[in-house]
Amino acid sequence: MRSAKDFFRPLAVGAPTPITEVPARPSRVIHFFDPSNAKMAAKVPAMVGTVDVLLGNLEDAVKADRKEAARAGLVEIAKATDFGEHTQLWTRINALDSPWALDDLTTLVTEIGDKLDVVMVPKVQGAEDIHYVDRLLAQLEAKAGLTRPILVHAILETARGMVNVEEICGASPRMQGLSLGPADLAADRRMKTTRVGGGHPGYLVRTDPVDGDVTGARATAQQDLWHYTIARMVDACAMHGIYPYYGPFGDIQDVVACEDQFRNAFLLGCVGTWSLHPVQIEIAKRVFSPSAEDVAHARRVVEAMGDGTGAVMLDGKMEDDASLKQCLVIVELAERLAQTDPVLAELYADARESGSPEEPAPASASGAPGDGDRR
Ligand SMILES: CC(C)(COP(=O)(O)OP(=O)(O)OC[C@H]1O[C@@H](n2cnc3c(N)ncnc32)[C@H](O)[C@@H]1OP(=O)(O)O)[C@@H](O)C(=O)NCCC(=O)NCCSC(=O)C[C@H](O)C(=O)O
Ligand SMILES: [Mg+2]
Repeated sequence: MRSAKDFFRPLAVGAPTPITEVPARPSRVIHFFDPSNAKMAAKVPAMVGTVDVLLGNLEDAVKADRKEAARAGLVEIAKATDFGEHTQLWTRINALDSPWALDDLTTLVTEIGDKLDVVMVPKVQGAEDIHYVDRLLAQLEAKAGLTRPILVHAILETARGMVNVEEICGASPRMQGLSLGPADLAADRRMKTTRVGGGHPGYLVRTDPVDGDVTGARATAQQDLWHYTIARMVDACAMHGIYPYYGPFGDIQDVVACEDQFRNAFLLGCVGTWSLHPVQIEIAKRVFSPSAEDVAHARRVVEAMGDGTGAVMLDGKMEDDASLKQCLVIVELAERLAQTDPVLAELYADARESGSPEEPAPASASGAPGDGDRR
């Protein structure tokens, strides 16, 4: 067992000191590209600044006989590209039990470790996988003379990984976040789907029969197959101070359902998602940035709540300490995004709520807005 103090000591002599807080950098869209695909690779430099994260994918979707080419391609792209201040470079390495993972980590950290922000590890089963990557990264960082630690992102795509989700999140100070891997997870769970993420028309609830007529027309509503998984992931991440992400939506043409799936994840607490094709980039950015109207409303609540205690009435609704905290999540996210995205900065600066806002009125004696510190 490691002591709490050991947790923040480097795992190799000469490795950078582990971080205590995961940097809150915008990561609404993690854009996947195959570095061995010349057409895709050629588009990467022009995508800098248009996505929060560019991810060189080495795992699934890269053919087995292109693995070395993909690794070499990523090294070449990273060396040749200036990613600027606002676009991070991530990679998804091959699975730890594959013939490529060791060379992926060794090559990438020693060759381009100074440019690499996060390593995404697929098919993570438990804390032991993170401990292995943690130590190896420390050794390689020391060898490469890196001064900042590379962070680790785990993909949840096995039932065992799901069961161990809390220990995975807390396995290392390098843990940056989690993504859902719906296709692999569905297969591992023996779910009866054949899609990469998204819903299924057969997964539904139906209204009760009228007058016992079970054959009569009854409304149905499709349910979200991923609700439990995402909610569980969000809780585990929140508990450990790291970030949850949706993952892939494989029906590239169905931009409407893609947006719905992304929005469900956003509303449940995820901070971003993957884009597999350029058409998904704008969807992800739009969904994972709060709307101007929500920002305007959140600001009104913050303003109305004064010192942050008590209760007030605003537009016929009760606002109190707890609704204030929700509004602060929105306001703080908007402020963070505005720092890196000039379009959002302008949008949020001019943000107004639709309708005619009323003046807040105290709902109780203790709820009068005051001038004290906001909680
Ligand atoms: C899905 C694709 C195979 C589609 O590719 P393509 O048929 O070439 O699409 P288009 O003709 O519409 O492409 C138009 C142009 O855009 C370029 N393009 C396409 N995708 C990308 C991209 N991701 N980044 C940059 N540029 C891209 C094409 O080259 C075309 O260019 P041009 O001809 O010059 O106009 C393809 O999009 C793709 O392979 N995407 C990535 C797929 C991927 O990464 N999959 C792995 C992640 S999902 C997963 O692993 C499952 C998960 O782990 C789980 O378990 O759930
Ligand atoms: Mg997968």
